[in-house]
Amino acid sequence: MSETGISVKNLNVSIDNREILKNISTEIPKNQITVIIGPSGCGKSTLLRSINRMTDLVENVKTEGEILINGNNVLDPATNLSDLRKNVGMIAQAPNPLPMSIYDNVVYGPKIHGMRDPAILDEKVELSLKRVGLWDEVHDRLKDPASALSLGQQQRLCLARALAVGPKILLCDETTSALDPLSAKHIEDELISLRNDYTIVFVTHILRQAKRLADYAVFLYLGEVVECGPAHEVFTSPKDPRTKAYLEGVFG
Ligand SMILES: Nc1ncnc2c1ncn2[C@@H]1O[C@H](COP(=O)(O)OP(=O)(O)OP(=O)(O)O)[C@@H](O)[C@H]1O
Repeated sequence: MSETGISVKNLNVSIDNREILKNISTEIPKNQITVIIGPSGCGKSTLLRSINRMTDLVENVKTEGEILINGNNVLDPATNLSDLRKNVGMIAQAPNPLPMSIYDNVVYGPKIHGMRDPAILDEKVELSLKRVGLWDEVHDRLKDPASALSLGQQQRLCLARALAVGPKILLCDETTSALDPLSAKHIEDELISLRNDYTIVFVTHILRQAKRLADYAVFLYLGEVVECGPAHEVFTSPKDPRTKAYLEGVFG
């Protein structure tokens, strides 16, 4: 049994008094890729966004339960959100580079966290861009606006921006869905190359993608965890008839 990266215990989330997540409990393994799958509206993004407390931004949201990272409950009101989001990076659905240069996008987070030494910042930029396979493509135009990059490159830049602050966990919310197939594959390959060093949680409704990426799978249906386990077990011999039906495309 692998080490736990994120432990979700009895998580309930409601918005406007409507139950969105119902008593979710699951152990997300450390330094593996966990995919969260399930039909549209089942609560995948809400679960993901609870992990870095982005759900706090939703009006009339009520959250109960625990999400433990390194033994600390991130849902504790005393949690320092800046520290939490330093440790838990997020890559959104569509690339969202900041309106500044490629270089400044990568150093944005480290600067916020007090890093000022130009030599160290230069090193961060090089390492982060190399980590996402973008260095060779952009090293001679780091001062160009990030908006000049292709969408796929912008998304890799966003991944580099997230990595630059040194997170241990990466949350990916349908991170390739706005990209062409080749750029999507690029991001998938980068995530696979990062999986030994980061706990990655990836929301997708594309089953083929889930199968390509997942070490561990969580199937959500109507706000509940119906089944979770090692990906090969969930995908090849699901225990619950609802998982089986979803995998067979009966509903989606
Ligand atoms: N800010 C919000 N205000 C009101 N309802 C919300 C909000 N965010 C999510 N919901 C509701 O919570 C439920 C779960 O939404 P969520 O986005 O988590 O599902 P999902 O499984 O990620 O869906 P999809 O695959 O379509 O992105 C939906 O019924 C949605 O309408």
